Amino acid sequence: MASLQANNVSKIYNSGKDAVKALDDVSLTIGDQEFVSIVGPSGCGKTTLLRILDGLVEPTSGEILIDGSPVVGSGQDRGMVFQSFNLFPWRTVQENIEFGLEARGDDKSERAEIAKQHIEMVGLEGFGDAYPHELSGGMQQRVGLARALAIDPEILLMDEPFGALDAQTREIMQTELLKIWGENQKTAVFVTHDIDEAIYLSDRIIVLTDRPGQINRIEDVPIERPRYNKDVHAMDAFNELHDIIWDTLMVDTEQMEVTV
Ligand SMILES: Nc1ncnc2c1ncn2[C@@H]1O[C@H](COP(=O)(O)OP(=O)(O)OP(=O)(O)O)[C@@H](O)[C@H]1O
Repeated sequence: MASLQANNVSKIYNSGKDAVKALDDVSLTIGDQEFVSIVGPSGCGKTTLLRILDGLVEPTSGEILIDGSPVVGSGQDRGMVFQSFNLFPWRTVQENIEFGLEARGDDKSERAEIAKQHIEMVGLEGFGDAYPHELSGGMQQRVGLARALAIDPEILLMDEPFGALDAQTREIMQTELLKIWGENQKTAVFVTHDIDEAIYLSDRIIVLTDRPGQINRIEDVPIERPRYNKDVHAMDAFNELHDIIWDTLMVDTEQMEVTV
């Protein structure tokens, strides 16, 4: 079980000359095994929200609950993984994947076995001994995904994991993520700028909007059809969803950086 709840979460950054209000009174619930995407214009606070959910950033006010209990300390202790593609350059693919397993105390043979399975899972057989600089960007992203999944997190948090990929690799990775997800079914929160990607991947989309001086508005858009259905018969439903999300964003934002 792993549900995630944010109650009246606000964040003010005081690091620079001026205080920046990044999040204002955001409340949301993500159910156990739900795959939720968060979309919204640049700067509306998506990354801040994700980092607060993970315990990496302290909210100025409000609270985060996992399965109804307040999060104390880092989310990692609570079965959460924040996916990152920043691989250790001096470690091989296998050693990168083993890193989190080592931290949780798995012995050498367990680590090697789990790493091997996950290298295969993301289609990188034969690359276990390669170093990150020997891999393409897309392959490095696969390693990042394998590293996150190897720990078998209850909740996976992803911040634009496919943002830097070319269209073809992106589509391969989206399909791979859904396949892996179908087999493992854990709770996932996925931040993206890409409405289409959000519709393909998630059970529900949270549209986070932002108007200067006003509170964040949250709009829930459930996806009522099988995920990643590019079938032509689903196109009407797809377009309708796209319009709903687009309209929600348009109402609140004059300038957007949302990829469509
Ligand atoms: N460490 C920080 N110190 C000061 N201000 C910050 C910090 N991190 C984020 N901000 C500000 O908080 C606001 C929200 O930023 P955040 O990165 O959460 O938004 P975002 O929706 O993820 O943006 P993007 O889509 O461009 O990644 C922005 O105005 C940003 O400049």
